Amino acid sequence: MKEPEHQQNTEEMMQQVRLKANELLLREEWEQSIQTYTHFISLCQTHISNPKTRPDQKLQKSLCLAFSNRAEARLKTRDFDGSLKDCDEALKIENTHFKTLMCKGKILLNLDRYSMALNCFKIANLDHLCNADSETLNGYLEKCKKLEFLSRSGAFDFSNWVLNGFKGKIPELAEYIGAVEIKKSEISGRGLVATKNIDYGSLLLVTKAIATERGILPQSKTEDLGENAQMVMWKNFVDKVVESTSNCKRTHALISMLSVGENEESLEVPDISVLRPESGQDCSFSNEKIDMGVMLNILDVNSLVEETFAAKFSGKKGDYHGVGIWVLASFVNHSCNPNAKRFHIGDHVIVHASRDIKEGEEITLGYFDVFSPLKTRKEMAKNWGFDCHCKRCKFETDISLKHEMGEIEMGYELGVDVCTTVYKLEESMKRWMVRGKMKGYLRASFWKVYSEVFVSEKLMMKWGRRVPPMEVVVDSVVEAVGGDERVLRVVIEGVKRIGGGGLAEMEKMMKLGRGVYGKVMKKQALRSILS
Ligand SMILES: C[S@@+](CC[C@H](N)C(=O)[O-])C[C@H]1O[C@@H](n2cnc3c(N)ncnc32)[C@H](O)[C@@H]1O
Repeated sequence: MKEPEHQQNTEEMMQQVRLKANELLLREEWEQSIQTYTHFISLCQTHISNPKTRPDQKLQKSLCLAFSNRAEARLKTRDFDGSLKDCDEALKIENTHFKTLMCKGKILLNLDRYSMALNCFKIANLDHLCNADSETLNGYLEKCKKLEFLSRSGAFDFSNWVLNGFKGKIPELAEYIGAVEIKKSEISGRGLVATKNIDYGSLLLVTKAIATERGILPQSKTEDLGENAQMVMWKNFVDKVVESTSNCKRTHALISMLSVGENEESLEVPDISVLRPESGQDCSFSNEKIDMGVMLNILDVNSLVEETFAAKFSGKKGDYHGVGIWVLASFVNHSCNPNAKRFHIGDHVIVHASRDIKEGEEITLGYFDVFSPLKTRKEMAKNWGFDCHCKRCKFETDISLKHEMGEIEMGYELGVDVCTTVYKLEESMKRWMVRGKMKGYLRASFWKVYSEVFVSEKLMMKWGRRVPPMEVVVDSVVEAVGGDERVLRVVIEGVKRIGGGGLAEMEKMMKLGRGVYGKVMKKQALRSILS
């Protein structure tokens, strides 16, 4: 039977729209192709719902493919929510549609929902058509399995990458949440708290950034240029966060939870489960837009400057800078005697215990250099927008009222002989009867002068008897504020000075190394770095 003319015209028009959308997709004109597919989908749906038209299998297939292609285009624009919805529409029409399953799997991987992604790729694997793409599919299947395992176990191992001198592909990372929960903090607002005893070096969390921005920032002579570049970088970063937030309800909800730095005591304490990588599909999210002023405050308070893993070992940072926002890490408060350290690999931040942590203890990071005197730390905290309420600051604030302390600080600032500063501080601590961790706090504050003494053969010959042994100072500092690359370097230098270390020294360095870099590599890799 011949079709009526107007129906023929509609079909031709639909055909044209479909071809146009496909062409735009091939040309990678994502926004345009999304619009054209939207037009085609609406025409299809009108046509299908018309009771006068016959059921058309071919049109159903075209509709499925249109949803699938629009999902692909939306994925490219990082509109994950929209893309997922399109995949589900396509799968309603054909539940084993290979292309759609691949697309959905990729989105879920991007959203760190490893087992759900694995499920998609498994169903795709059942499809006979997949043979053509079996290599890619197998790659995804393996990746999902690996990430799902890492996310569950936290068994990350960077040994090969480290032994390779950080060359080649960076290790694959999954999001991971260790034995921690979000609770009201004694320091300020909410904080992250250990749910069991945790050994130094153990992994606490691995979180992917909502957004990052990286660039080369010229320094020194060209200060204006540097500042300009910094501003451009910040603007790009803000744009990226805004884009991610408007494209994904979950991201929007997570960002909205973060502190603006004021009235933290009244902030809601979220359950950590909403941040778990596999969760977050059905959180009740508000659609309320984040005010730009609020967003800028959130970014001000919570963004972190990247400290890359490789740079930590080599000590080289160069002009390369990165800034980003990592939601779970944003719940960690600062302390000048932190018990955790962070470093970055790719878009992930990795936080590990730098000291033994007791169940119920708050996890803290040093937002800035905690190996500096109280006055400098106060200034740095001020730049962050808060007065530090940590135990160490409270203790050092009391001590700073003492007259001798004022003299020691002044000598330090004026750069008087480093040995005199160390000697005076040690003698004063004896008089003030400073004990235990408190000694470590003060020694860490003046670490710069201690380290100068310990690495100098000449100074050690002259002053060695009048200053405490390096091991004693290092142990007290590490116990009080945790280790640091600089402490590790001084220990290595010190061991070299006395003509190389025995087994006990090596063990000690390894222990220190575990606190500084975490248990993410086998002994052999850590030893190669330390030696
Ligand atoms: C990244 S947030 C940390 C989590 C925050 N407490 C919350 O409830 O979301 C940083 C903000 O926490 C507060 N904060 C962190 N460490 C602090 C400290 N040692 N003393 C006082 N306030 C601190 C400051 O308001 C800071 O701007």
